[in-house]
Amino acid sequence: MSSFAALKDKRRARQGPSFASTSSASPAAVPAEPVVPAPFEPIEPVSILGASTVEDTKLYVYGAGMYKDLPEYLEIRVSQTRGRGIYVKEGTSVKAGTSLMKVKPHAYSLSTPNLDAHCASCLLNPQSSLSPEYQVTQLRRCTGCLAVSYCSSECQKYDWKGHKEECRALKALRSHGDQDPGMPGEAVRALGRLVWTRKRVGGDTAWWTEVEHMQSNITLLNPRQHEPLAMLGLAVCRYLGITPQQSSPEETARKLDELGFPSIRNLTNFLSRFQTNSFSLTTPDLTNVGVAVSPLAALISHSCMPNAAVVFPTGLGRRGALEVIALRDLQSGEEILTSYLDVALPRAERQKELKERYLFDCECTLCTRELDPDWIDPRSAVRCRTEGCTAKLRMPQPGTTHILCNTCGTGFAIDAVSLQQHIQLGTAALQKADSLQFSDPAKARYLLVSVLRNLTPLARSSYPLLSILQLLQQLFITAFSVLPFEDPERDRFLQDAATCAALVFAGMDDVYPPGHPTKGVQSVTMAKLLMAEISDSALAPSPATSSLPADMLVLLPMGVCRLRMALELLSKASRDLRLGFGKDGGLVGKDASLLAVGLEREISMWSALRTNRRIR
Ligand SMILES: C[S@@+](CC[C@H](N)C(=O)[O-])C[C@H]1O[C@@H](n2cnc3c(N)ncnc32)[C@H](O)[C@@H]1O
Repeated sequence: MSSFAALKDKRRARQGPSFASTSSASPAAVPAEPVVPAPFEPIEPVSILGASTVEDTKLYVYGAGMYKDLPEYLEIRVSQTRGRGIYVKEGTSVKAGTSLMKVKPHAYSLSTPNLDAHCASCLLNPQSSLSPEYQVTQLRRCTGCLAVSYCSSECQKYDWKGHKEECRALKALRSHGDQDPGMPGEAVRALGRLVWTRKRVGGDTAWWTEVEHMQSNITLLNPRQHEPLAMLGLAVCRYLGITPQQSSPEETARKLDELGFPSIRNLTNFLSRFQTNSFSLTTPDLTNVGVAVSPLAALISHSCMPNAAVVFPTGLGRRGALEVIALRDLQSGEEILTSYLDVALPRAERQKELKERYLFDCECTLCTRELDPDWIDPRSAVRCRTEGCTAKLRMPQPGTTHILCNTCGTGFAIDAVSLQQHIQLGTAALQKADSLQFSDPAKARYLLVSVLRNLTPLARSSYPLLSILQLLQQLFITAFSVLPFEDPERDRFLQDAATCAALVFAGMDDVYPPGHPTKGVQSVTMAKLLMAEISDSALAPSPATSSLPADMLVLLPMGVCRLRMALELLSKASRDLRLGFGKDGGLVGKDASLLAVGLEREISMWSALRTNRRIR
């Protein structure tokens, strides 16, 4: 049986870095050959105010050599409301699961806690949830900077051009001794890579022009938002070896100019472009590990009901690329839309995040629909308490004491005021547990379990319940994975992890669009939990054996029925992942197919054994 051990340290990989050298890797020494893209024509300015109605768009004209990864069936158009976006050309259509573009990001960086857990080039990590076939076995730290790690000399060589200057800068920071300012954050390191690559390839290349043409929202920032940008600017300058405090203004200006920034305003615009256009960097199993920049993929507009997703199905570097996958069939002339945030968040949270970071008010179909008084948003709903009734009911307004289920006709008492208070407490506990999950997972678990009891009236898809269950699932996985098989606590944590997985699985269906890769990954996680070895004497979850509230307990089958359920989930996941990650479903999809083959064999063996026993 495939063990679940592979999943156990998925989160540990995000713990704080240790700078003790674990590496015996020899420093890569591949000289950097500048890559100069083909020359391009000057960009024709496009007036986006020219469009007469919201839906009107006009073709965006850009220089030769730019956006060379844009397939010929897509085009860049400009709309009055959203600026540039990517559209399916008139007369063409696209099938669900198509990889709409495959791009090598201009730059990407692992977040600091991930630096010694993931390969800085391909992103894979030895403790991922993937089967050994799709895993790397070890990481070795770069002996130059002692900061980034690689899974192989191939990955180290592949990354050398991008890492060379970074290696020097990180080494220089370490040599500050007591004055060591600490590891710069992922944004600073990614910005550093962009600046050094510009220096190498030249500022008059299509590569850099694409960066310069990313949208800057600087003029829309309020004074409060300028401060973090200034702090980021200072951190970037220090990282690039520019110390305005210790140099004359002329010296600082000269150094900035050498790096391609003729003025401070020019540098600030560059930082604002980065903030508006950077992506979350995720592993093939969707763990968030850092930040990436791709000016082409960044042209895609946002929708909370996306028709496409940005993923890294097989990792990066020599192993893969950033891909944009069509989640459903796309019609001729349709705009490609990805989501800039987690669509499981309720409208108010999404609107707030989009306004703060991207400075626009979202008017997508979901945001508009949620204003319809007749529509019940599964992200903010309570559930009918009648057994067997799966109806979701509108979140009661303050003052409500009684609600009626329109589906089964049952009415029940509810205290709307205290429910709202518990939602607030739950949200606060979620934030706290999120920050504690690596340093004190037991406390994080305790915090979440203690708020869960008061959130049972909520629908499983509701915020913050779904997010709490997702985090708890991970915390239970970590808890059971480190315990020996004989430890009775292990079964308890495993059962609780499987219960959370089942609840998350059900809740996700209502909030993520069909084909969304998150759902496929959750199916595989749940299947792996069902496949994890559990002792014959394991007790079914009950209030006495589980830390979850009684009415959240799910009776999952044991023995061969449990394996059959896992097989069903894997088959479903394989189909879903081919949509969400394209082609063969990325590494998680391949893993699911591989696990399904092994499991089928195991189930046949079980069945054969039982038949034999009956014959005798
Ligand atoms: C990553 S950029 C997308 C590309 C951008 N439209 C351009 O022309 O470069 C994000 C910016 O695009 C605009 N945008 C994206 N999606 C939008 C939407 N659904 N509604 C309004 N503006 C949107 C906002 O100005 C946002 O700050």
